Amino acid sequence: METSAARTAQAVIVAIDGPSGTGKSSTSKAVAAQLGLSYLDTGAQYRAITWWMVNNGIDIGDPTAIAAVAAKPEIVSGTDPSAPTITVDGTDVSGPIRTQEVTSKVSAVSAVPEVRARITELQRSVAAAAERGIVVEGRDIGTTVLPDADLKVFLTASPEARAARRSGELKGADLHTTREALLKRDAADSTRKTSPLAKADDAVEVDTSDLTLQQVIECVVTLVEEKRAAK
Ligand SMILES: Nc1ncnc2c1ncn2[C@@H]1O[C@H](COP(=O)(O)OP(=O)(O)OP(=O)(O)O)[C@@H](O)[C@H]1O
Ligand SMILES: Nc1ccn([C@@H]2O[C@H](COP(=O)(O)O)[C@@H](O)[C@H]2O)c(=O)n1
Repeated sequence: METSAARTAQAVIVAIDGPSGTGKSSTSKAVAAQLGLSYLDTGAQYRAITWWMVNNGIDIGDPTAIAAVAAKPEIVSGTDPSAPTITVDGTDVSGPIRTQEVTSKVSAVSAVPEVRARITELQRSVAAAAERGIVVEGRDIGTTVLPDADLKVFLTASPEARAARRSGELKGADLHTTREALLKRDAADSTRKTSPLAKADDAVEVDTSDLTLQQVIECVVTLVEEKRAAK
């Protein structure tokens, strides 16, 4: 795996993993913007391929059917942290990939090994092209996608804190239902055979339950700057 071609001296690869609602996207975008790095939301890529499967009538309960068409959709991610984009076969899917239907089906699609192989390859090629470095967020970035990342961060938060954040985002959705849905997705993502959600042994764990978003951002920026200084 080549991740260092044409890199500037200050370029860093940052992997940010963790369960749903721990603040990966908000933190990663802000850290990348502050430090002039690219940004990749790998969850959006799994959501995009799930959206394509649903749109094309593929049976989400049939891993063989999903595997057979996993190579078909062309997924392109824009990596500007102030305006990240995602398209499937040229169509902007940034809205449709956030529907409840896609959210409830994405864990089944992302568990299929052929889907993971395809998306992992895409993620590595995006990271390799980021000349100034990149913040990549997901579930298996530190363990599988970019095991040689300069910095690995694993964000956590209590289910209660995560549910409160999400239900605020979803305009007051029921807290209990939101909490159960988060935990169900985490359980599926953590127990799949291929590349499950997991903390890398060398990742720095940050519990965000009692931290503001700004405090988490500052913490990760400091960790990146320490890595840069040590390079
Ligand atoms: N430390 C924090 N304190 C309070 N709210 C936060 C904090 N971090 C993130 N949030 C809010 O929580 C919500 C979820 O954050 P975010 O989307 O960044 O999480 P995520 O880990 O990327 O979730 P997912 O994996 O489900 O995409 C957002 O509304 C965000 O503004
Ligand atoms: N590296 C990753 C990233 C995501 N997934 C799967 O995608 C789902 C959606 O992720 P969000 O971050 O947008 O909530 C997630 O629940 C996983 O099923 C993954 O497998 N690996």
